[in-house]
Amino acid sequence: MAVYTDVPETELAEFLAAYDLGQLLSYKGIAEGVENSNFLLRTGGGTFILTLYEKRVNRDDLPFFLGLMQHLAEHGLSCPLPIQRKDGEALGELAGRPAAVFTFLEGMGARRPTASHCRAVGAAMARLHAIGDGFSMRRANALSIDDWRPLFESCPPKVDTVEEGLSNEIAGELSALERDWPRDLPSGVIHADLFTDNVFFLAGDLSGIIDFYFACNDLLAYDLAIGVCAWCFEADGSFNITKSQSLLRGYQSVRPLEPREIEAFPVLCRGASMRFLLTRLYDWLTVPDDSFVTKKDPKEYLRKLRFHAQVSGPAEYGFAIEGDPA
Ligand SMILES: Nc1ncnc2c1ncn2[C@@H]1O[C@H](COP(=O)(O)OP(=O)(O)OP(=O)(O)O)[C@@H](O)[C@H]1O
Ligand SMILES: N[C@@H](CCO)C(=O)O
Repeated sequence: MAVYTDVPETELAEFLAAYDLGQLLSYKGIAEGVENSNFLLRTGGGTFILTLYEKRVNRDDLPFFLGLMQHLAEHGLSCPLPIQRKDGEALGELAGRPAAVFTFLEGMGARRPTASHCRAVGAAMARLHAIGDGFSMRRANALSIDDWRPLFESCPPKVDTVEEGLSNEIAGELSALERDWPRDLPSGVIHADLFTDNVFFLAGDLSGIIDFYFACNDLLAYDLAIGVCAWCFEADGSFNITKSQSLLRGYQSVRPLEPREIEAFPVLCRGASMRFLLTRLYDWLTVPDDSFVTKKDPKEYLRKLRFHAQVSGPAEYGFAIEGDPA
């Protein structure tokens, strides 16, 4: 449930007076999401999303996130556009929280992602990377490879309660990643959390991308590795190479990868799995059970990490070999 902050109607009406959105008609909390409080808002001007930023989002990062969504939307990527107030600002304050209003995107997450969804996601990610190239603000990835070991070390000393031997396994994997990480690949603005709940489809077509609150500057192919981890495994934990091939082809139909990015892909996937294993593990061990935050299973990403650690090379992800039609 992601409504952490109660918003009294009178306060909301006052907040909306700074916008050109007409009169408040109705609003209700949205259950999905973890980080922030979201409301579906109806006014005389239409339907919008109201977001109140909770403490897991750093206030100093908000100009980057809002500026990026504005840049991407204005350059043709379907994503929430922050609505400007009459004074030109997009960020306000409501119920003691930073708050913003966004255009509403039609569609919903794919319940059962198919290869065709994956192809569309790959192409949209490459468009995001291409358009992001013209965005002037920068944000370092707060969950980059350099942050994984400190995050691991900040976990309470009960990691092995999740699975025996997990602590040693993670420590060993971190050493391998720190040794092998390709630091000089093409970089730029990445979404960094393009999971199935953050991509909307309408009548089978990709209708929009949401949730830019992990967006940052990092390796472009690392974003693609996150996408493969999120979209190309089945519920039983098996890797679906057809979906992976589709996602990679979709991406490369817009931005062909360099050979060195393809070469590094297995290690990027190991890193992507480690990133989500660690954030989930940290939450698993620290967030109280009665908290509103829905804890996600760290072991799902442990299994993905093990898969990526044993692949023999990029071909196992379905990268086209020469002569293979795309
Ligand atoms: N612009 C939008 N148009 C339509 N629905 C939206 C929009 N923005 C958010 N939503 C709805 O609100 C939900 C939560 O949004 P979002 O994922 O951004 O929240 P969050 O708290 O940052 O979540 P997360 O925990 O995934 O980071 C989405 O699943 C979607 O249902
Ligand atoms: N996508 C993340 C949650 C944060 O958005 C995960 O599945 O662990």
